[in-house]
Amino acid sequence: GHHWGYGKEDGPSAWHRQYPVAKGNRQSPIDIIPNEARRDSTLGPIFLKYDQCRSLNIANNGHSVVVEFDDSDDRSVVLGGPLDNPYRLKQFHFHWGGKGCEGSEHTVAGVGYASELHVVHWNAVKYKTYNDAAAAPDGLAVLGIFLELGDDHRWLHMITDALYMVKFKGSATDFKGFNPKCLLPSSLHYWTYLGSLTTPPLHESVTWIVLKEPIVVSEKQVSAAALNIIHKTFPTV
Ligand SMILES: NS(=O)(=O)c1ccc(C(=O)NCc2cccc(F)c2F)cc1
Ligand SMILES: [Zn+2]
Repeated sequence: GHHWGYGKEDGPSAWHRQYPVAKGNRQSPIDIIPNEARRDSTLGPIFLKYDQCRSLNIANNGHSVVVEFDDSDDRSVVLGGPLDNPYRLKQFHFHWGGKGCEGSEHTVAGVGYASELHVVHWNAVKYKTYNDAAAAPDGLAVLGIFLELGDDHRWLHMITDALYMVKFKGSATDFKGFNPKCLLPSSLHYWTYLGSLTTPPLHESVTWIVLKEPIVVSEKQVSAAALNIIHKTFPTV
């Protein structure tokens, strides 16, 4: 149909037809090559102020599972690093692979990960609404966290257990009291670059902050999630 997806006809290689910015000069994701990354001594550490965060719901938008937050004030923000001011926490979501295939969007020296978590924040200092910020060059800051396979992640089950409640595209359910701090690795060392949304409308509005240290999740946790999402919302590819 006219909507975008990940199939042969409506997937990333076709997005440029409806979203010409796909051929822009700051499109994400990219392959991060650590040996070519420049150390910028003017960049300090990032700070994540999530203690007062208020998660609202978990939803299946047909492309991913999203956990949304109350962003009506500056209760939860990311600041520091490359950012000139605090960016307000809006939502987080995952990019799962299909059965057994790597789902991460960014790669590191050509190597993909099982999945990738994106924590999305917007510049409420400069822009009145998320919509405005999402279309502005300094509007969004997205924290990218790689998921690699190993032991069970002790908190990810809270997400994967809720997936059966949002099996179908367009479904949502209450999801209160979840703090994304529990999904962070021990180190906040990062790569950063100016890029874009990785899905349509592909706006070139994202300051990417990709953490170097992945979190560890089990095959069971990823495959349950991926299977659920792929099986229930994507047309058979
Ligand atoms: N994968 S990612 O982290 O790069 C990413 C983050 C957010 C969005 C998003 O908000 N889309 C819907 C949306 C809603 C309002 C205004 C928008 F421009 C818009 F894209 C898309 C991709
Ligand atoms: Zn994403």
